Amino acid sequence: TSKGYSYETLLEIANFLISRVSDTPRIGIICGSGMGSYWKEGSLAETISDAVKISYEDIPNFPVSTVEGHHGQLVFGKICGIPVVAMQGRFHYFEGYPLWKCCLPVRVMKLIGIKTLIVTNAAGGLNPNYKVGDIMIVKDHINMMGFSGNNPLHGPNDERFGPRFPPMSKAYNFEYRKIAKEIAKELNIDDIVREGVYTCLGGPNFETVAELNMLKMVGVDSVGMSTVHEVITARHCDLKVFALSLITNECVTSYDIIGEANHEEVLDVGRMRQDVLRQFVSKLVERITQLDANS
Ligand SMILES: Nc1nc2ncn(CCNC(CO)CO)c2c(=O)[nH]1
Repeated sequence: TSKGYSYETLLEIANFLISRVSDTPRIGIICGSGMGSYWKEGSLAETISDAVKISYEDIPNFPVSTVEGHHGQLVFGKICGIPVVAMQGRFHYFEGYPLWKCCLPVRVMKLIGIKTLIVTNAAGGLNPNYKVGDIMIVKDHINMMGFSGNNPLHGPNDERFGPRFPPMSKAYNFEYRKIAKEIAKELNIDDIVREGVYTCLGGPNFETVAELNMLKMVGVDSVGMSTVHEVITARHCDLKVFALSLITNECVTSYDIIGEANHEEVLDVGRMRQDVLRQFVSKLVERITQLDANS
């Protein structure tokens, strides 16, 4: 149903998890490709210290990942001594879950006590200046799926999460994006770090040339199949949000390009960039914690 789970059901899930971990995380991380959603070794989630890992199938009422290789587990632990919870493996609309179910973990992490959500994804680079392997800081999104009314907040609103009509004009926290650019300089990777507009299509097919040319015309810089609905859900319940896209392939915007987008290259680029992503996100966790401690 599009009604989604009740506040009480989500609170039960949160309490189930809180009873199994020691520190309350203040930052939640959704790991996309390259961050451990498709494989474990070397990914960010694997570098979380004092890790307590809870498989999605062991969490009552939690959905389970169906994408091959997606390791569905929550990883509680510390990054630079800061308590975090990472979603290793996310839920996508193309798997057959309604959007509210894809976003259920966001509300559960909110009820666990996070204040900030970091969302990572793999995406196709539509901006012609982007190269495979670039990291795009998400400045804003276009909710293509929402244009048809397909929205995680569809149906009755529960004020305990947030307002009926939440604003979306400041979805991607300005201060966090500023910090991210500073980190890019410190890590000497500012030549591969971009900032742009992301859009989410339902998938599972990749886009046609005509669709990509349309998206390019309306100012889209990267295209994926996630993130937007998770961010809408996060902003609805007043979480501060940072999101980044790992550009895993250049979008095919002309009819005479031979190559086609494929899942294998998405995984390969993820593996290639997992170290720098791990450093980037670890520093981000540290600096966001410092920023929020001083504010
Ligand atoms: N052109 C294009 N390139 C992309 N690279 C990664 N993704 C994100 C989708 N990733 C899927 C399939 O790899 C699995 O989550 C996309 C996409 O949606 N479109």
